[in-house]
Amino acid sequence: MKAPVRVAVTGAAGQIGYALLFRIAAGDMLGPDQPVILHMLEITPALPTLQGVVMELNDCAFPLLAGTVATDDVNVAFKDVDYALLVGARPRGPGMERKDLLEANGAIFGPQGKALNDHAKRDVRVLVVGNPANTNALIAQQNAPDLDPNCFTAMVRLDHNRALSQLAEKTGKHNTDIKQMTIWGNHSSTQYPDLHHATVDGKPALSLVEQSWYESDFIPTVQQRGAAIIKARGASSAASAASAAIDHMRSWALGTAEGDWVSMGIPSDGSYGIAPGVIYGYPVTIKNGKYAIVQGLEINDFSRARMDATDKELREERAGVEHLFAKK
Ligand SMILES: NC(=O)c1ccc[n+]([C@@H]2O[C@H](COP(=O)([O-])OP(=O)(O)OC[C@H]3O[C@@H](n4cnc5c(N)ncnc54)[C@H](O)[C@@H]3O)[C@@H](O)[C@H]2O)c1
Ligand SMILES: O=C(O)C[C@H](O)C(=O)O
Repeated sequence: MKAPVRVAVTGAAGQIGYALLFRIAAGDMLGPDQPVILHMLEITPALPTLQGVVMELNDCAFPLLAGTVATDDVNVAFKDVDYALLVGARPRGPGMERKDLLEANGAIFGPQGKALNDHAKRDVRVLVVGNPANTNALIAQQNAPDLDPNCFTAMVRLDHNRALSQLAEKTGKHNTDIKQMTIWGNHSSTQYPDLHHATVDGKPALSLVEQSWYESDFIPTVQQRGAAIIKARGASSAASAASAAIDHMRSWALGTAEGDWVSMGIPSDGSYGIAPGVIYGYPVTIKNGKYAIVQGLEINDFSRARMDATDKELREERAGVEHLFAKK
């Protein structure tokens, strides 16, 4: 058996937290031979609820759960952590503009970035789930000057999985028959789910579906899926979001399959003409815990316009939060 690793989850008493913690403790994220110590962060009023979650975690008697830490102190929560899943965020309230949401979340992700900087393992892998995820990840990264900027990622894996599911249903195949799906850009309605490189059973996806379905059905359905879930459930996606977070971290820790890739929101290095620095959804392969952008994909005019639109939104979001970055 390996030595335990420390996994922090913020917003641990929330909806996603409840769907996430038990699967991490069961070994779904890091494998059946990797014990974990769960570090759970909540705001003070939610600590009693979090205690209930800890009681349930203990009652599962998970063989891989090697300890728990439940706290409202961010410095305790991130002490020596190997993985951090930043889920807790301020939800958008009535009448709140996107700008207000970014500002409110700056107050959360700035201090959390600093606490990771001061207390986490130097090779900590950070996944931001709380919305607006890409720009929250940027705020955290920009408050952690001593950590490698590439430690900070944002979740577009739920969008990736939604795209797999839509294409599988349309082609009558299973999602495991689909390879090389790509989500470019922001986890928002400007994201670009790209089928130009995807294959189904080894055949080009776009040779199997009508262009009109791709443009007018597939792309908007994937872009708007979060809103559709909120409408149907009266609450935002939780189990599927938790599952995607598990997938993101498992791929990062254990690698991608030969001949396939996954989508991750990562700091742009300027690849594909995207503004350097923004946290942008890219197709990546992962080996030995390091992700690399898939290079050399052909980008036609249709894709270019969509990739640039979501880049523009991310640059605008960045401009709105730059005052929250630590002084260099
Ligand atoms: N990236 C994605 O694909 C994706 C998908 C679904 C949901 N989300 C986002 O994930 C976030 C969480 O969703 P949820 O359904 O679990 O919400 P929720 O409201 O059920 O839970 C959020 C929890 O975070 C806690 N919290 C708030 N501020 C905190 C702080 N500073 N430190 C620690 N904990 C804090 C709250 O007390 C609450 O328990 C939301 O922002 C949601 O929009 C993202
Ligand atoms: O869309 C939302 O606001 C919730 C979440 O980000 C989702 O994609 O389900």
